[in-house]
Amino acid sequence: MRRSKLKLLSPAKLNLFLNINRRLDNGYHELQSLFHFIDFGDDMTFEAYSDESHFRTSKEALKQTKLEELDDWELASKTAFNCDLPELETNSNLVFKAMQALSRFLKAKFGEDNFNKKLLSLDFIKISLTKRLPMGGGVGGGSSNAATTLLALNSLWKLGLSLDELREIGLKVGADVPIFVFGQTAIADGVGEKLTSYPIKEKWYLVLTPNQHVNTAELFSSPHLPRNSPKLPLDEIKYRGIAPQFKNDFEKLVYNQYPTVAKAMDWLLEYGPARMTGTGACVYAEFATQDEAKEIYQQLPVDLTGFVAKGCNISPTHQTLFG
Ligand SMILES: C[C@](O)(CO)[C@H](O)COP(=O)(O)OP(=O)(O)OC[C@H]1O[C@@H](n2ccc(N)nc2=O)[C@H](O)[C@@H]1O
Ligand SMILES: Nc1ncnc2c1ncn2[C@@H]1O[C@H](COP(=O)(O)OP(=O)(O)OP(=O)(O)O)[C@@H](O)[C@H]1O
Repeated sequence: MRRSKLKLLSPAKLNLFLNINRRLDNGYHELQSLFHFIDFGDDMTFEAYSDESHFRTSKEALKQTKLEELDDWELASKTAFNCDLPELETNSNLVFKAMQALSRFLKAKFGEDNFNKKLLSLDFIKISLTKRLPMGGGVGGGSSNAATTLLALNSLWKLGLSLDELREIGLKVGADVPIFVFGQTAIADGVGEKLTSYPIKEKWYLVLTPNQHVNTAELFSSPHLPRNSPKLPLDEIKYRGIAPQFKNDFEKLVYNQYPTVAKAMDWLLEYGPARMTGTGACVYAEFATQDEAKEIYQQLPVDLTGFVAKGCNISPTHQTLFG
């Protein structure tokens, strides 16, 4: 019997600036970045059932794929996962990594015995993911899916975890997951986990999506990456829109390395300032109104793709879950 259903937009993020401050001993980088959400993303639905009769659980499916050893996948035995892209139906999907990290956290917090008892009482959840966000595009799709999964399961399973605890779990999955759990426009510090709310004037964005997968880890290890941008004092950051002082330290490198990204950027620059998000490949321009953004979008040549979306100070996932 179905008990409840949550339909959530798992949104994209844009980095409105991104400064790399230094390389840490563990290989990660300390950065400072302004994260903003847009109302465009993947669709995720979570349906809770009182019995498992209608589906094969994710854990059974994962066993069949024989990909890795299945430590700490207990929560996957309570879910079924499907995605419109079959290549994402594996245990390297960040949705599964989120469930694995959640299992670990719950066991540590409540103890194995209590966790195992709790597990028996949980509803079965059918998770469906429809991908719309480009992968390796710098809009954080996988991280967003992981965060949406944590938020939805916490709600449907009534786990009672705080947003701070979910951020901590998210950080184990990826540096960009905490911002999606936090759900507010924010300036990030550390490796992306120290977040300070920073609401801005909501605008419209034309985002171009070059058909190019950019490998984040590879770029972070490039010898040509600038790594010593000074940290901006928080009270001196006055973001009003794309401007030279709000740069992205990856932009020049990616522009030079990927002609498809350079082409999209050059096209946008014909109309005004433009910026790259994350490690690319997506680039964007800001507009005061939807009409202005659409007018430029309609002039896109056939070999460029993109979309128009509205900036949001509260992530669409949070808007649905918390009103
Ligand atoms: C560049 C950004 O997209 C900005 O939003 C993020 O910082 C990247 O976040 P992400 O994709 O969630 O990154 P992760 O999956 O945690 O890490 C991928 C790889 O990027 C590098 N990495 C990531 C984040 C960070 N602050 N320093 C790093 O050096 C590490 O080599 C890591 O192995
Ligand atoms: N749920 C998921 N959705 C998309 N990609 C996923 C997912 N889970 C794992 N991945 C893997 O992560 C890779 C990067 O995808 P993602 O969409 O997160 O990139 P991104 O937008 O560049 O992220 P970031 O901005 O955090 O660097 C994909 O190529 C895919 O192999």
